[in-house]
Amino acid sequence: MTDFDPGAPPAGADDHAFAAWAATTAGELLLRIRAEGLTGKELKDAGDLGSHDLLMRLLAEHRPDDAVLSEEGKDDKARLAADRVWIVDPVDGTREFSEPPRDDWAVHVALWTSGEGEKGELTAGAVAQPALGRTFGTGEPPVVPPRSSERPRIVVSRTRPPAFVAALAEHLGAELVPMGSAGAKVISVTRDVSDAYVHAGGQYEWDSAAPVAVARAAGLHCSRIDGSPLRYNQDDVLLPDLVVCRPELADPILAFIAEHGTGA
Ligand SMILES: Nc1ncnc2c1ncn2[C@@H]1O[C@H](COP(=O)(O)O)[C@@H](OP(=O)(O)O)[C@H]1O
Ligand SMILES: [Mg+2]
Repeated sequence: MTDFDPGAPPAGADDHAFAAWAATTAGELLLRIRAEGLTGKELKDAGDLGSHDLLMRLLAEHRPDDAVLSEEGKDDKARLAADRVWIVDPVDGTREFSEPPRDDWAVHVALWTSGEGEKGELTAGAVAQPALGRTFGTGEPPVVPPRSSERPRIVVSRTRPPAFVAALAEHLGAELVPMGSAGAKVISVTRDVSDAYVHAGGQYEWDSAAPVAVARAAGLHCSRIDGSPLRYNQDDVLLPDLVVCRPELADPILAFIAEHGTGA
């Protein structure tokens, strides 16, 4: 879309504000693309590529010295020696994006920096959910409301829920909530729409980087399913499993997985 004017980030925007602005702006473009009448693969491709191109433009213009890892770009391994790497998913939940009026899709913009922690860490991030008209970021992290459901709600992929999560849910007396997009699922925990997101079987750094940055800033538990830390800007960008949940659910979820594995 050539006539889209992204405007400029807020004056003096720090990395938190820039991430939120970039994700929101890409989301505005995606809403326009979605309104053009394309369907199916054409809509998916137009969204993925349009949002990727815009985010690359915004990063080149406003953060020219930083490296970028995008789902839709070629992986330039120079990022492994960089101090600052933006990890972006131009459309997470591409399938749901192509199924209007579904709102479970997102734009992810995260910043990894080498300076914090021995192996580098996520230091800023934003998840835009354009169809909700909301962007969740590390600048003003979401305040997680008190839990409204006594029965835990575990959010899972609507198209490929891991089989073991059904056994986990039974063990916890939990209900399963199917939803598209890793970002939408993580954010659903911060919104008290769910209480935990448990995933295994495949995913990449861009699927979880920005959501995890936001979830951590909101005080949620975030880890691999074996309880080890989620690490970003790795040589191999496969990051196949994670648990994001209210802190009080971390022990029971991790203990069940440690005992039963993911083959249950
Ligand atoms: N087994 C798997 N292997 C690779 N990627 C997976 C995956 N399961 C989920 N994902 C990715 O995680 C995101 C959320 O998936 P889901 O909606 O099924 O939970 C999607 O990202 P994209 O939409 O950016 O491709 C999807 O491609
Ligand atoms: Mg994704």
